[in-house]
Amino acid sequence: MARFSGLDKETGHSARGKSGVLLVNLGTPDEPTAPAVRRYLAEFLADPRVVEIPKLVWMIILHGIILRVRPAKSAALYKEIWTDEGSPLLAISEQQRSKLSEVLAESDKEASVHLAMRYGNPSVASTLQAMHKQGIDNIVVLPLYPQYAAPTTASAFDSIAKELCQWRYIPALHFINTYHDNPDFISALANSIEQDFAKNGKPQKLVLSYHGMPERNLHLGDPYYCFCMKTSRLLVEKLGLQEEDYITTFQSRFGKAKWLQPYTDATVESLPAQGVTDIAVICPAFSADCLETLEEIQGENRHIFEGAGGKDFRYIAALNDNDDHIQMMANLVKPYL
Ligand SMILES: C=CC1=C(C)c2cc3[nH]c(cc4nc(cc5[nH]c(cc1n2)c(C)c5CCC(=O)O)C(CCC(=O)O)=C4C)c(C)c3C=C
Ligand SMILES: [Fe+2]
Ligand SMILES: [Fe+2]
Repeated sequence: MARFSGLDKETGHSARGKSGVLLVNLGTPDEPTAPAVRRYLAEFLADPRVVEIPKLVWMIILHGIILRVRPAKSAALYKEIWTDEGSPLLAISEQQRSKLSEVLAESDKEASVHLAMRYGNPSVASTLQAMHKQGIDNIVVLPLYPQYAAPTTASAFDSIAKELCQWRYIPALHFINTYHDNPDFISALANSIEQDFAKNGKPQKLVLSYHGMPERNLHLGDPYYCFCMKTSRLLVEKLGLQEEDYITTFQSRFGKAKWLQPYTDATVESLPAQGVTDIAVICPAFSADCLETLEEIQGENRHIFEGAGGKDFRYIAALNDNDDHIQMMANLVKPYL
């Protein structure tokens, strides 16, 4: 087998010199069906950045148990959130791509904007190849994970490196690894929360729910937990909230190991007994609404809270294609274009 792909032969030496932005998000199944979810989870959960246990043991558990049981259950949940445009995560990511393209076109920077998903479609490899064919040799990668984490951000990097290591001509590459404390990001979150408070009143407690990860990863050196705590601190400072007005929690636990705590579901369940019956929940680790926000928070956790005696549960949407979110993306990438 040839050491390099034939891609470089297809592009003339002079047809380069363009800049492009590559937005990367996690990915989602192609359809809300068990076979499509199985394909997606097989790729996602086989990634050693996501599940860090010895490969042979994990492959036996993954293929012997998880991929037999979980796809049907997850497909049923995906069906609940599926829209005419498909999976919310992909549809919203495409809106973000298109709006960022417009914002950059109106600025003094010329760059096309491309979207890739780490797992599933559109794949990182096919998107990078399309960019290459368009003569782009300066790429700014913006993984849409505000807080760096190895299972997400580093995995996006791995997939880019895996493709580029087959190329002769490596483009200039700028990788934005985190923006958890970026002032534009904090302002966009604060604006969205203030708008909710202005419309619906200030809740008794604001729950800042982040995607979880095994606690072991924190002890092994993953900065994700600390970055989440910093996002929370900067955000509540900006909002002028007091200690008792908010809580940071971690959701989406997978498997039996201890994950980052406190858990979102146990927290919302415990609040009514403490006299807290009116809460708003926001998920600052998600740049786009997806299964984990729309089904797990807006659906499942609302149910848990109400079942425990809670009265008013509001989910504050992800930043999605909000103007200030897209402007934040433009400000992050512009210095490299
Ligand atoms: C198995 C371990 C997992 C780790 C570690 C993990 C980290 C992590 N994930 C996100 C963002 C998203 N995760 C999403 C779904 C999802 N996540 C896991 C597992 C881990 N995530 C699973 C098994 C699933 C699939 C859904 C299911 O079957 O329950 C999504 C949503 C995808 C969608 O299609 O809508 C996002 C986004 C972050 C930020 C993160 C960081 C620590
Ligand atoms: Fe996840
Ligand atoms: Fe979940």
